[in-house]
Amino acid sequence: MIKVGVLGARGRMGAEVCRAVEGDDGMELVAAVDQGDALDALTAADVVVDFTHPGVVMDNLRWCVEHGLHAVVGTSGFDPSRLDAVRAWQAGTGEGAAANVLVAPNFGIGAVLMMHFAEKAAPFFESVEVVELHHPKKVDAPSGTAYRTAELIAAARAEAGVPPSPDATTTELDGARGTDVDGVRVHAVRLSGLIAHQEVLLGGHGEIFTIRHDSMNRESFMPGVLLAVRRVGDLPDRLTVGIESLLGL
Ligand SMILES: NC(=O)C1=CN([C@@H]2O[C@H](COP(=O)(O)OP(=O)(O)OC[C@H]3O[C@@H](n4cnc5c(N)ncnc54)[C@H](OP(=O)(O)O)[C@@H]3O)[C@@H](O)[C@H]2O)C=CC1
Ligand SMILES: O=C(O)C1=N[C@H](C(=O)O)C[C@H](O)C1
Repeated sequence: MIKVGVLGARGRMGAEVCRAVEGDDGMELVAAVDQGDALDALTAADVVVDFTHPGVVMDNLRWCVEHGLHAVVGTSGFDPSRLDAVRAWQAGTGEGAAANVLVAPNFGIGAVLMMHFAEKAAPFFESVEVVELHHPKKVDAPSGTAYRTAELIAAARAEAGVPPSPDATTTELDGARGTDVDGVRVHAVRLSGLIAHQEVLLGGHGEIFTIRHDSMNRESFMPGVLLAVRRVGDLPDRLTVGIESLLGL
């Protein structure tokens, strides 16, 4: 039985994770912690799941690593410097309190495949841009998924020696061309009625290839979250980004 603690337990994702853990025969929910609660209750857990806020997740994660608790993190906001900070904390704890950390920008199986296919397709097209669309209560932009997708696309194009996407814009209103992540344009839409959606647009000569993923509800993230909870303690690396390797990708 894996003992699970949830951080952000009263939030949209955290509440869904609590339900999913309680419904899993191999897991027990031992702590449900939210804003203002003491973290101490989490010491009863084998694995802590964090769906909180980009502004607080680093403090939470550091606490988990220092207490030797494996962590599965869905909260967005992880750039390379944050990942380096996590590695440094892990190195500092030695082997005595070896906590593994899995940070995933997206636990949706289809979203992971969307990122994977975008990475594979990116070197074959002259132009590529990412459009993410989310519910208006989302606090960060662009989404962690879009940021990660752009990183993967940029790395694949650099590796293949593909030049930047052509763009003759010399005059623009601020933000009209979105933001730039490693040379890839990323656009963010916030609209009532949406949950989480993304399109990767790839343009070549006389053809457009569009990869689109839609999360229709938050239950859709749960198979990926539960898989990560089951596997995080046995992963070969102390820090893993994404659930791709758990899916054999
Ligand atoms: N990786 C993935 O597959 C997915 C990732 N996400 C990401 O997960 C994060 C949470 O999203 P969502 O559930 O929609 O957000 P919510 O705002 O609904 O939930 C966040 C919860 O965390 C609480 N919280 C804030 N600070 C702390 C703290 N220091 N300790 C404990 N709890 C705290 C909030 O409390 P309060 O409201 O009082 O501030 C709130 O209850 C976001 O970064 C989002 O991008 C979302 C969906 C899927
Ligand atoms: O805030 C959300 O809702 C989501 N956040 C994650 C992100 O920033 O990529 C994952 C998914 O897009 C839903």
